[in-house]
Amino acid sequence: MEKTVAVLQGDGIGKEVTKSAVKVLQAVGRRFDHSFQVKKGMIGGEAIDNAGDPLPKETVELCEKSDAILLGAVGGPRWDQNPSHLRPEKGLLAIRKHFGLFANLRPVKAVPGMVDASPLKEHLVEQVDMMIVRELTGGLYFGEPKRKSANGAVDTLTYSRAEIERIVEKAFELARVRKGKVTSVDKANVLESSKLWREIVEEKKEYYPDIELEHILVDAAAMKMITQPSSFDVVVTENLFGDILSDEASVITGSLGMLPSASIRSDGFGLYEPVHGSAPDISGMNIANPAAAILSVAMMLKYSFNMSTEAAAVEQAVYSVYKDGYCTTDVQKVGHRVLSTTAFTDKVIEELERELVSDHIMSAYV
Ligand SMILES: NC(=O)C1=CN([C@@H]2O[C@H](COP(=O)(O)OP(=O)(O)OC[C@H]3O[C@@H](n4cnc5c(N)ncnc54)[C@H](O)[C@@H]3O)[C@@H](O)[C@H]2O)C=CC1
Ligand SMILES: CC(C)CC(=O)C(=O)O
Ligand SMILES: [Mg+2]
Repeated sequence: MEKTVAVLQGDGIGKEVTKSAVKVLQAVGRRFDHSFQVKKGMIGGEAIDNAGDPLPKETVELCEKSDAILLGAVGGPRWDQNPSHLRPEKGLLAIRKHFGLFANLRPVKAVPGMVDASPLKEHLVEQVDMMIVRELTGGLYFGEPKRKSANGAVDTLTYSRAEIERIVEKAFELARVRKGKVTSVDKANVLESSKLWREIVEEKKEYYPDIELEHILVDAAAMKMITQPSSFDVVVTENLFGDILSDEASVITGSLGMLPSASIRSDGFGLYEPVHGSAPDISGMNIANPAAAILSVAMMLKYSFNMSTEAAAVEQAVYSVYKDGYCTTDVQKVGHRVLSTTAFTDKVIEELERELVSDHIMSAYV
């Protein structure tokens, strides 16, 4: 099969981990006889420096002509004092909005043999398999008015009924092919938008009598995610809460560098990126963990290209490298050998090339 992938590396470690992800994508092409055309575009700080715009129109056109988008991360201290419209993060928000990528899927799974890499106790971590479904194109990051002056500042949290309905439906549908439970996270004791959110979740529940539903306030959810992480299956929530809770959930696996994500819309088109940012503190050192970016390729194969076997093979290859006793510096695993970004990537590719595709390959990120 032939597919075109727009690759937007962005800034900081975004460049390093995206190179790894592309190498793995090409290895999948060789292994399974697909042709992946990779076309590079600019976003974020790099695009501000070279084109004066965090999301140049050439990048949008490139993505429109592609079958999927692979993104690294944007941002860094160099642009932190820029006005809002010239911040790298603006490019990321704009591309999500432009393509209508309302559903951000962030799987959090205990990696076999790696549960002791988590700062949490092993018995809390070993059964964890949750999917955070974060609404991505509404809420506080986009609401108007939004402004700051010397005397004050305002951000607006707004959601339409339709925006809530489609993300909640997505969560129930995912629960049906997973463990059959939805946890809806809100702040319905205080926020009007959360009251509407909860009402809509209850309405949608009528169509999914087979799914167990729980509502939980976001502050309590933050606590329960650490004390009982394996009690969650699908967690659906609005944009800001989902952003924060998913970084928190990364400690369950052991590192933010292990969490991939898919940002999709109803027709299957999607943008795939690690959950983490551009990590200026380790940028340029060849020590970033490329697993999140590589596993984002697995999600692309599954969700945009319908290549579940290939997706599972990538996931399995990453797990095998961990099982063989290797990791990167962010993962605190006693007895494991610490590899650089490029060496870890090479190990994943070696695994992928020798892996036998058989029934034991688990289904990736359902
Ligand atoms: N999707 C995106 O492009 C995102 C961009 N950002 C931007 O990134 C910049 C840095 O933000 P931070 O708050 O520091 O968040 P961050 O996610 O970049 O880093 C947080 C911490 O995790 C570590 N880390 C992150 N990814 C890692 C990996 N793959 N391997 C090893 N360690 C890793 C970093 O070294 C740092 O100590 C900011 O400009 C921010 O706006 C932040 C989050 C998401
Ligand atoms: C950089 C922000 C705009 C987004 C973010 O932190 C995220 O999507 O995880
Ligand atoms: Mg974030």
